[in-house]
Amino acid sequence: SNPAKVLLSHGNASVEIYLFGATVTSWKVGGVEKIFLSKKAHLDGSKAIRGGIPLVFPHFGTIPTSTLPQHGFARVSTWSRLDPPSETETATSVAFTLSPRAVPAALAAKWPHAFRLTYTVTLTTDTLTTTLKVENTADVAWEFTSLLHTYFATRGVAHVGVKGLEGASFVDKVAEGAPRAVESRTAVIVAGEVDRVYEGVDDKAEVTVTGTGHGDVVVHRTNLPDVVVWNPWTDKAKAMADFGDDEFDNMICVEAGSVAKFISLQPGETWTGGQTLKTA
Ligand SMILES: O=P(O)(O)OC[C@H]1O[C@H](O)[C@H](O)[C@@H](O)[C@@H]1O
Repeated sequence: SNPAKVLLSHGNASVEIYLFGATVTSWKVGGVEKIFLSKKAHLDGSKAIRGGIPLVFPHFGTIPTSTLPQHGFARVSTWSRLDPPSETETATSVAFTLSPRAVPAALAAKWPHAFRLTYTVTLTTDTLTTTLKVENTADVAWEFTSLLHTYFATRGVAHVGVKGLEGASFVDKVAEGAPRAVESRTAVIVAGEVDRVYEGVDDKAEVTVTGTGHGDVVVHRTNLPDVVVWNPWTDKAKAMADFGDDEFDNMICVEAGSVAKFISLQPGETWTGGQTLKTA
């Protein structure tokens, strides 16, 4: 067995999680892979894993008040597994933890706050639940944003529709000036570069990824009000060294997060957010 990753299975479902970034890199149900992992992904800890479910913390994208790299350090830190996986009749579960001493020193220095993250991955026969708990272990308040950057596998992204975002307000990061608008379509489709942050989408609204060729997946969110839809399309694909030129056709990112507003945590306080992916 490879100590660098944890494999869980439950019935006919399985999930693979690298300690590097606590990155889920595979979720299979009945032998069907639901998650995209680039053929060019670095799996040796030299770069954030291109694909799977990278964890974004302590901030989404780049922000003026931080010199941390895009999406923060959680996805490029080596996490520790907490206990051995536990299995019940209905689910198999494992948890990982990260605190500042396991963050690369150069990055920890750029965000000098005491914290503890706990990431729990739970597998049932038809669901994958990933939950992040953030604890402020410092004696002063600090703030963060976070997101589960899920890459879904697709066979021809032109067939994909992301449902459940109709009526949601979004920021279009591709359009000049990143204008804000309201989604009018029942399904978001990909026919060019897409990079949109849908903000304040009610937790009760299920987001469904359809037409992937790998079976529909419903995304249930808890405490994650924002949904990012991303496909780099042709030019951005070519510009990414760890992504095949044609792989834009094989993936769509539907990312559940809390990124539109900073979350402030008082000393001793915790915040928990997560998603359940369910085969439809
Ligand atoms: O290349 P990365 O740092 O992994 O970021 C990949 C993408 O993540 C999110 O989806 C952002 O909205 C995109 O703007 C970004 O390009």
